[in-house]
Amino acid sequence: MAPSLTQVSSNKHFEGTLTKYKFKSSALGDLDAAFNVFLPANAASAKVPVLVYLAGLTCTEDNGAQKGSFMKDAAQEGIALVFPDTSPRGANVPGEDDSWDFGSGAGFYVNATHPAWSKHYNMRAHVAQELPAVIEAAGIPIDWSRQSIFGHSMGGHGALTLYLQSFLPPAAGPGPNERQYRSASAFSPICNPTIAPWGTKAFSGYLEGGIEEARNVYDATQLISRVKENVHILIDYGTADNFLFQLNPDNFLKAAREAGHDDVQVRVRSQEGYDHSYYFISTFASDHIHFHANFLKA
Ligand SMILES: N[C@@H](CCC(=O)N[C@@H](CS)C(=O)NCC(=O)O)C(=O)O
Repeated sequence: MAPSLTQVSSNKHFEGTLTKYKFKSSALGDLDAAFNVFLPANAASAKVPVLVYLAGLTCTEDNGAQKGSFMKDAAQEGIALVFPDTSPRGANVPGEDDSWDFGSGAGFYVNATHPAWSKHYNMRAHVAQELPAVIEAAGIPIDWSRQSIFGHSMGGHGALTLYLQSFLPPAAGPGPNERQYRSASAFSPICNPTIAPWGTKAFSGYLEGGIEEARNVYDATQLISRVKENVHILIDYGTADNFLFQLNPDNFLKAAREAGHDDVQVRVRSQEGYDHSYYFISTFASDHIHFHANFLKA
């Protein structure tokens, strides 16, 4: 039986409603998990398509909702937004709160296989399977057959990998095997995490097989080189991003072009002078919502 949702808060916003819920998450080992959902006004009369936003390191379900500037355009397009948290909370795994880029606030959108983490650190299952099922069971009027995904930094990695995994056979790992998402986009994503300090730290901790285990499942640059179908991907990054050395957008672009994905399928835009912050994200928020609307409303 699906767990019941408890409403934490609700605010009218751009003629729609932003609501925060919490529930007992079985994917996260029976811990309380919170998320925000924005429903545009037209959800009162029919189910609406949905765009899932995955936030970055140190964030919660609130950062994107409060600072992303996504709602005005989502309301205009009639698209719902779902904002999950970035990790389980209160799992009490030793070391979980020792650093800002691992453990709490840094789930990396994997299903952990290391025994110390595997009971709770399953953000991939939480985002891709559990949240859609729980939201559907609660009668929230979202049409999950029209779903796309986007994110920032670690969440950009999450969006790209969840999207690309859905093109590949089960050999790519556990999780969604059908084409779950229509399009993916990212702000400053960690594109090649198996060679980035953030990624190698996360994979070495959460995965029993470490970086080797991550290579074919959780590295967008590896995944894009194996996908032959048409893809719909938009990436923006700033040239003044202090974390560019963690992101490697050029590696992703090169792998995409070598695999035959042209500029229509994979667009990577370098934005002059922008940094890694929500000032950058909110500047290009509108472009990303309208990009996804093309596919969600097709
Ligand atoms: N804590 C890190 C920065 C972490 C950071 O930049 N986090 C990004 C995601 S990777 C973020 O979205 N932070 C929260 C915010 O800006 O609201 C530092 O001090 O260097």
